Amino acid sequence: MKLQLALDRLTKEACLHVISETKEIVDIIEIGTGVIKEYGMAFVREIREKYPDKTILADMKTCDAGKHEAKQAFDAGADLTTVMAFSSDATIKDTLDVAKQVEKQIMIDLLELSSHQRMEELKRLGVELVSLHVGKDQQTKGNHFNTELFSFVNGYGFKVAVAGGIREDTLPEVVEENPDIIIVGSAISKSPHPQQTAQHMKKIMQTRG
Ligand SMILES: O=C([C@H](O)CO)[C@H](O)[C@H](O)COP(=O)(O)O
Repeated sequence: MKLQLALDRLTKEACLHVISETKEIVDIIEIGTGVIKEYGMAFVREIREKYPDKTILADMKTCDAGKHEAKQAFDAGADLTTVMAFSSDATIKDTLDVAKQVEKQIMIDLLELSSHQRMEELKRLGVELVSLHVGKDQQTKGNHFNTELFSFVNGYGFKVAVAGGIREDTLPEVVEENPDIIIVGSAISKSPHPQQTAQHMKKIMQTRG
């Protein structure tokens, strides 16, 4: 089980600070969508240069022009990039093809998806990794990631990442379900002590192995 640190709605300086505090603890550094929109692919390149050995995810949230955007992310040094599940089959397929060529990975973001038919299509298209994700705007309505959501992905054989306002107090029940990746943003990046928070969360995750 891996811990992915999501860097969202932060300045470049704040991102660099949180990374320097948590780099030994987190398994994957996610450059968030808003951060990429603010600073561009140059920032993904900068993080790759500063941390050559870390796994980096560019949260591109691609929904069209898949080939181009996947290349952009991988050329900048990302190991993984995200693509929205509702995108056309052509977009999903193109991004999977690009990833295969360069031996990198696509994470399909299931944000707002409720169709099992689409899940079956994603499987047929060759998707391997999905993220069960409750978005920021849903979170403001009181909806956070909860373990009932796992039933949506059960039975397809996908690797599963989970995201959406996961905190230290809600982490233990998420860990019980043994997802492949737990994505944590604000709970670490907005913590007064990001290192201690990340350390505590990692320790909870290690109870499951
Ligand atoms: O992907 C995310 C969101 O859509 C904003 O771009 C976040 O990275 C993800 O939700 C994790 O962050 P938290 O919800 O703050 O834990």
